[in-house]
Amino acid sequence: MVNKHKALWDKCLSLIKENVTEQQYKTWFSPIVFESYSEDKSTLLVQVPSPYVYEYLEQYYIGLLSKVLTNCFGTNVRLTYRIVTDKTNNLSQDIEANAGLGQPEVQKHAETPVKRNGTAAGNLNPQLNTHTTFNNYIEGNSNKLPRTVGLSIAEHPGKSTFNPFYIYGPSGCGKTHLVNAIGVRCKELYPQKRVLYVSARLFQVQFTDAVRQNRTNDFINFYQTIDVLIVDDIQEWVTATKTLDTFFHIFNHLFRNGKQIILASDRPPVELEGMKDRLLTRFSCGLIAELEKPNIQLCVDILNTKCRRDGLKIPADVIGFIAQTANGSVRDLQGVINSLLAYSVVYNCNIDMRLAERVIKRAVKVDNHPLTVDDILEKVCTHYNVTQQNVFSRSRKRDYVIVRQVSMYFAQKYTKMPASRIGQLIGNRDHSTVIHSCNSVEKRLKVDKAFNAEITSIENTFKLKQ
Ligand SMILES: Nc1ncnc2c1ncn2[C@@H]1O[C@H](COP(=O)(O)OP(=O)(O)OP(=O)(O)O)[C@@H](O)[C@H]1O
Repeated sequence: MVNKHKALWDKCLSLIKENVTEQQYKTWFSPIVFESYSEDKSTLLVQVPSPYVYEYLEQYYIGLLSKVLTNCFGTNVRLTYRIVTDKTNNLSQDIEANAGLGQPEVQKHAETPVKRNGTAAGNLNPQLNTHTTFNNYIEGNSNKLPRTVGLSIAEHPGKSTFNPFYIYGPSGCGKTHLVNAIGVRCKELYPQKRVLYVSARLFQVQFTDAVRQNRTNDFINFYQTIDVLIVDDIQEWVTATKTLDTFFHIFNHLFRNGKQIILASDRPPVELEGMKDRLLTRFSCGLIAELEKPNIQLCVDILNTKCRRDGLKIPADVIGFIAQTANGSVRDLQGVINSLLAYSVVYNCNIDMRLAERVIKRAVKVDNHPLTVDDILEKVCTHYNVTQQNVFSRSRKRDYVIVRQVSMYFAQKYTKMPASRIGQLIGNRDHSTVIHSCNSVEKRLKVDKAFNAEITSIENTFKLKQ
């Protein structure tokens, strides 16, 4: 049966091919993937690779699609797009096509923004990825606070002072995973709650669409029925004034009614240039938490977990090397592991340091800028788990002294700055302190094996910067 429907879809494609240019076909129709056809509902489900493709098809090709689908599947055919909203996490959203496909009334965005029957949770697909949960969200120093807060929100949505919960951090550090995990846990604990994850981009597409169809009120009403609203990547709205104004109304309504709002962004609210103050102050009235780049230990833990889960055997030194060089992006870490696997299978070789070095150069963005004292301080502090304030302080605590000395040693080795300048940048010390520090480190390197290994391991983190 699947084959029969797939053949009908292929026929649609060949009809479309005859009606558009080769380039148009390649861009807009080749990426569409046939998913299924339901005889009961006369509904064809196709996957499109992004909200943008969906929007474009709807805007420019709905007439053509309508004609060829009717021709091949019959007059009652309905079309639903499965829109991939997040490739990494395998997230998608099903949206019914616009008018012209035989249905008596336009019923677009069936799952989200417009007409709905009642507000029971059962009617709503939360658009959550059930694979990214708290269980596989590894905890480390860099995410301890957001993770703990996230758990508490999931247990008491809308009830805590963490409303809204605004989480920000660099790309690939786990924001989407965390906000999704909150939604999943919340749904497990409170199945009756209407939880919804939506990317800012999709929200905007839906809104634009609703405006075009004179359905803005439906759109707002729909979002005002949500109990836990999770919006990802809200930095995408900085120039979308109308979307922001609408979100402002939705936000106020939800907030006033004790509903939970969770927002994720790549920057803190103050850096959302172009957003009006009235929104920024609202974003800031709950909890703003930074998700920092994972430190090396967390990267090692994530890699080990991935290896255990996927049954991979990767030597500890290779894991350590990947963790140190992947620039703190978990996505990069996973990419390196996948590339390593592919290489080892294709070339039938073991995964070792040589292979890791080769793969990493291709997989991770190589930074060709020369090392700065700031870079060095950051790496050394991360390695020893102390803050830069500790290093700059006057404290003679042994742990801080070591970090200061090692930083000065590296600064002299890699930056070619005069000792006086290095001293200035590392806690305002004079040049004799720098010279003394470098001598102490060099002396110790000659006699202390463990210290030697430590220095090499920190140097590995600079490798890609040379
Ligand atoms: N602490 C963690 N434990 C396990 N996996 C993690 C952790 N942090 C991130 N990941 C994984 O890393 C990948 C990237 O994470 P995610 O997509 O959540 O990042 P992001 O911060 O939302 O990135 P972007 O801003 O680019 O969208 C995902 O596969 C996620 O599951």
